[in-house]
Amino acid sequence: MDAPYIDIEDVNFHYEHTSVLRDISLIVSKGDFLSIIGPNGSGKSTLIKLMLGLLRPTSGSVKLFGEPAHKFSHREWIGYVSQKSNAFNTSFPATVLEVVMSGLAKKRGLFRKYSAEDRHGAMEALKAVDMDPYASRNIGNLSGGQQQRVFIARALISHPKMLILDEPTVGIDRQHVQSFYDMLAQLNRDRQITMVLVTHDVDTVSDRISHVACLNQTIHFHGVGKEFDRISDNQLQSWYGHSVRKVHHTTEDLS
Ligand SMILES: Nc1ncnc2c1ncn2[C@@H]1O[C@H](COP(=O)(O)OP(=O)(O)OP(=O)(O)O)[C@@H](O)[C@H]1O
Repeated sequence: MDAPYIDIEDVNFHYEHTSVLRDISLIVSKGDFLSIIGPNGSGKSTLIKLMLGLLRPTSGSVKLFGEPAHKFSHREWIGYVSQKSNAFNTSFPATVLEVVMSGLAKKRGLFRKYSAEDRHGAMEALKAVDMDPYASRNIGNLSGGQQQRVFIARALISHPKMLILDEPTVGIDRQHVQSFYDMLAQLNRDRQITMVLVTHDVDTVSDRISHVACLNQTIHFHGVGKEFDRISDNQLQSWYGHSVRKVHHTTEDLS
């Protein structure tokens, strides 16, 4: 049997003397589509850094595909799309296709010329996120949501097994959030890409995800989407310390 893609066991994490995460245990298995939701300052970015092996836990263990995360040797298996990816202004001098091909730089070196095969791979990745008609456009002229799709294509070009997305719906209009989730669900289903996304916005949780984890220093809830639906707004409020209201985005929203 495959090792879990992410296996976090009894993790505690402190910055200096400040405890940020406590008693975290979380498993992400092949094929999951997990959304980790938590308010600002709840430890989401810290948890992502632990998952990527960029930070080491104060206690407990973090494994990626069965290997200790900080020693993990198959970086290309994981595509990471950071929160600040979609922040290009209109004067940034790169086309969408160039941005996607830059995802190969890690593997091939920054100054190598791109081949016809690289261009083909980039077009395929753009097709997967429905952005191929924009290939020759300047990245800075796209909307936040379109830029976010391009950055997902940039991660897809190296054929990852798992995508980790930090606040992917920031900068996307509310009415486009569901089609964005549909696109992620399609990658999850058709390309078998395991998805982990982190968001502060309970409103953007979609019926497309398979699992939800509620984080605020510790994990208050981890379960399948249907169980999350049954959690009351009052319960969420007690975990997050402020008013929370779940708004569900379903495919019916589009009709
Ligand atoms: N390098 C650091 N040194 C000390 N404290 C830090 C450091 N990075 C983050 N923190 C603190 O750790 C806590 C969790 O921060 P983190 O960035 O992980 O939360 P977050 O949920 O991602 O927040 P946001 O949604 O605002 O980005 C915060 O109180 C933050 O101030």
